[in-house]
Amino acid sequence: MILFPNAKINIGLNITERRPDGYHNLETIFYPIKINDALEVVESDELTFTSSGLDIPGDMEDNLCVKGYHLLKKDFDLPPVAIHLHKHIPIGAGLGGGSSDAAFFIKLMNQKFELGLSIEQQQNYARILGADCAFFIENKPVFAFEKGDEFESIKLDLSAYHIVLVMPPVHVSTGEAYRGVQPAPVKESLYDLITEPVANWRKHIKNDFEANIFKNHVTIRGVKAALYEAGALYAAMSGSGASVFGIFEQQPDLSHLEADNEVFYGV
Ligand SMILES: C[C@](O)(CO)[C@H](O)COP(=O)(O)OP(=O)(O)OC[C@H]1O[C@@H](n2ccc(N)nc2=O)[C@H](O)[C@@H]1O
Ligand SMILES: Nc1ncnc2c1ncn2[C@@H]1O[C@H](COP(=O)(O)OP(=O)(O)OP(=O)(O)O)[C@@H](O)[C@H]1O
Repeated sequence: MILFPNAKINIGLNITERRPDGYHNLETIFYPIKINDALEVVESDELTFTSSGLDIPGDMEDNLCVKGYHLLKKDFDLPPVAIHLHKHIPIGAGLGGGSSDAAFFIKLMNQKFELGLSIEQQQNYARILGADCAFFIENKPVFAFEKGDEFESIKLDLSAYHIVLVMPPVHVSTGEAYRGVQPAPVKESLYDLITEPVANWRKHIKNDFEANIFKNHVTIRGVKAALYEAGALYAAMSGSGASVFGIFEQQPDLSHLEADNEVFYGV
């Protein structure tokens, strides 16, 4: 069986509070985008993990799909499987690629071995693997809160726009990004702000990681500025970076960015 885990972008990200467990409470909008990995699972004599495409840091046991297998194996009598992941979603990009692979692995195993897990049960397994993972179980635009793993569904359809994703040659660690932010309560919730027209978002919707990350990585700030210069209605870093997305009315000409960055049009 093969599934195609997709990436997400964060439209706005407010870090509101440091939690006693070391994590942070936040609010964000998760929006699925069309950049995909390919995840294949077949029955096998032993548990194996292979990958192609982009190099994934760490060894087999570090991979979130393998962690997902061990997690499910605790509760279900699963046979060994061979997992193959073709990696296309940029890594360390704030696109949730690893989290998506983990969530799609749970969905795939649930279907393939008829585990009978409800959406909520799958989300509970996903939450154990990472804060971003649970979103990818339903994979629909949501307002997310707490650690980013509790959701309120929203109506948000950007299909009439042209979304471009730019990946600069910079890696940002999620832990580093969180350490650079001073949490603060929000004045106006993203849940309300997101209902405004896209052209108004620039005035009100921000990503709290940007200030500190832009200080340390001017390249990322430059990409955001370039997207606005090219006519973006809204542009922002996704999650903890380093990728930056722009929402345009029409496909822009970003050929001047293509030499130094990877540019994905129409995601
Ligand atoms: C930046 C975001 O992508 C926004 O969607 C997520 O908050 C990150 O989610 P993720 O990569 O799935 O995060 P995890 O793998 O669970 O955590 C990585 C590290 O990020 C920090 N972390 C993550 C989520 C959160 N709500 N508060 C945190 O402080 C913690 O230091 C944690 O050790
Ligand atoms: N299937 C996977 N694909 C990519 N990275 C993985 C995977 N499994 C585990 N990892 C580990 O997770 C780290 C970050 O992965 P990921 O691509 O999800 O980061 P990200 O884009 O910054 O995501 P997020 O938005 O969740 O912060 C990698 O450095 C890698 O060691």
